Amino acid sequence: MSKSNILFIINPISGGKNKLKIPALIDAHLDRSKYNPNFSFTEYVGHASEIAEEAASKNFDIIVAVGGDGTINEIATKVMQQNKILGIIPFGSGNGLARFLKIPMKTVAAIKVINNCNVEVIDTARFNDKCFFNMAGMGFDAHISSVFAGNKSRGLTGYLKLGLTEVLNYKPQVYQLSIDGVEYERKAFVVSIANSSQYGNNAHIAPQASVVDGLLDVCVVKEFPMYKLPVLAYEMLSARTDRSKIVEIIKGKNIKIKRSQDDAIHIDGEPFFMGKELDISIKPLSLNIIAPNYES
Ligand SMILES: Nc1ncnc2c1ncn2[C@@H]1O[C@H](COP(=O)(O)OP(=O)(O)OP(=O)(O)O)[C@@H](O)[C@H]1O
Repeated sequence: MSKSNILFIINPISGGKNKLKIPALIDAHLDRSKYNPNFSFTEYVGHASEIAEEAASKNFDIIVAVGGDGTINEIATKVMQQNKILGIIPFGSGNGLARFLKIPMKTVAAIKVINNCNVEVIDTARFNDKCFFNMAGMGFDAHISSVFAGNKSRGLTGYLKLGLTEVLNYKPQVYQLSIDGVEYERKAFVVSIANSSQYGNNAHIAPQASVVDGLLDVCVVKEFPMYKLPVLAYEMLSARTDRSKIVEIIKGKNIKIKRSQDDAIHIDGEPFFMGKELDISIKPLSLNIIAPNYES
């Protein structure tokens, strides 16, 4: 059997962890009878996308994102366009998609998953002109990811500190939602569009979401008094928001959202600024990805 050319694209800043020793660790544990490995470190925002585009259009069969959901987003967009295969070694702050797919958080165990090379095909989604793979949205979570992007301290603690400071000042917005042609008006603290069930760190906003069902879960976090924040946190961490009084979840394929002003959105946790009208849709079974056989 011929060996596959595999490229590991390493984001040196994701998750706030040093990754200088990662190529040596991968070298030590990767199955050399299956793979010819190469390594690249990203140097700026958007660099992973450039490296992945070049590699996917050439002779690389598998491109592995060594980072979090933002790094995965840049790489998976190009992997999908060229119908290649994505791998993940989780090294983010939240690792939402990796956790959902049951890819181990420990690096050596994640390399073993790559050695097993079980390829699943999963849904992806479009958000106006961008792709997303795990979660996108607007409201407080988009606001927080735009503030977090300008913040030097990454990792979970940095996220929590910022969240607590910002949450007290954030005002809910009114959204007009059209989900597969049915209209809703909702005043919401957050509107999240979920492909997988979680933001990361096992915070499940859409416990019933699946990446193979051809559907997105629109999660509306309604206005709630701040003393109920621990209730919402408990519901997310115990994957019970589908029974919550604070969260409403509506499944659909084609989602149009209107809001009163141009504002922040986030795509897989990375902040962008978009207009009042947002158009989101599912692309069923469109990305090849190495993952444990998580259904069994
Ligand atoms: N060398 C670099 N310097 C600065 N930013 C970079 C560099 N390489 C990549 N980036 C950017 O880092 C951002 C964060 O990456 P990523 O989302 O993978 O990590 P994270 O936010 O810590 O994890 P998660 O999304 O799982 O919470 C991405 O927007 C990516 O474009």
